[in-house]
Amino acid sequence: MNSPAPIKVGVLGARGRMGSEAVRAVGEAPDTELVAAVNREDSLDALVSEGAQVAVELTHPDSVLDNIRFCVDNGIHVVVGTSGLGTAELDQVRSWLAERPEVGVLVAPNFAIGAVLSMRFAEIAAPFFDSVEIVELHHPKKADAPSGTAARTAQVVSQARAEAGRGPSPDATTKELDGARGADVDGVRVHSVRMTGLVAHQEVLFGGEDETLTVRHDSYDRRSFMPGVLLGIREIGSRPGLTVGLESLLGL
Ligand SMILES: NC(=O)C1=CN([C@@H]2O[C@H](COP(=O)(O)OP(=O)(O)OC[C@H]3O[C@@H](n4cnc5c(N)ncnc54)[C@H](OP(=O)(O)O)[C@@H]3O)[C@@H](O)[C@H]2O)C=CC1
Ligand SMILES: O=C(O)C1=N[C@H](C(=O)O)C[C@H](O)C1
Repeated sequence: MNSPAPIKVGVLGARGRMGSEAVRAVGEAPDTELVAAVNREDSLDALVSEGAQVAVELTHPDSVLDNIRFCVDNGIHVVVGTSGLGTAELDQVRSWLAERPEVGVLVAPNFAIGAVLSMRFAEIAAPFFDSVEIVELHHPKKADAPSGTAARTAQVVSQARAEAGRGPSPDATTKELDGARGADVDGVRVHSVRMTGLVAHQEVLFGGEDETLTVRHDSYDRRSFMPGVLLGIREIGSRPGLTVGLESLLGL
């Protein structure tokens, strides 16, 4: 029996840290074929002319929305890794998809399987502890802070606490230097570290009476994101509309 034709994939941000890794992974997988490697100076039209079925978006928070729109308008499914999409931007993507209901867009704050699991573990733990704070640690070339992963983690933790009837984490601070207590994301304090030698790391710290729990994830190399990128490419064609996070693709 013949195996199905490989999925034709275009990578946006192809020479970037993530993009170059995605180009390699797509080229090596037996069921995907790289048909377009798009850089900043290239036209997105290459995606159309080369017949890309799925685009992988790994550029910059400033360009990601325009690129998604181009793909949706041209009937190309999109796997988005670029961070910086908040509620308003996701609503915008939904409105474009309403015009093209056959197209799928996956926005994955983090492609690493361990990171996705760590977010779920944090969500499970959230109702049981008085205090929660997040520390995310990344390489110093990262453009955005806090990370998309930390923002998403804060969101799910905050929602789980609210559903359990938990109020804010206790905090008596009345005098502080700007930034000393981190950013407030949905009521959760998020601290961003940028440091040479790091790739992508996160700790979610929970505190209860006489105990703490730390949920930590480390990506030591961008190869760690590739199984999630390939899973997204394989699945998005059969998931029209907007999907946020890899959780549902992993059966979580
Ligand atoms: N979801 C996940 O698991 C992960 C997400 N990310 C996210 O992916 C994004 C990219 O990260 P990273 O690879 O480290 O960043 P890089 O800066 O290394 O790569 C981004 C690339 O995109 C290019 N670029 C910028 N604007 C455009 C555009 N309009 N069209 C096409 N290409 C463009 C840049 O070009 P030039 O070289 O000319 O500047 C660069 O090559 C970030 O938002 C990051 O947070 C990163 C890791 C994992
Ligand atoms: O820029 C990065 O490197 C990463 N970005 C994503 C984020 O903002 O969460 C995912 C991962 O943390 C690596």
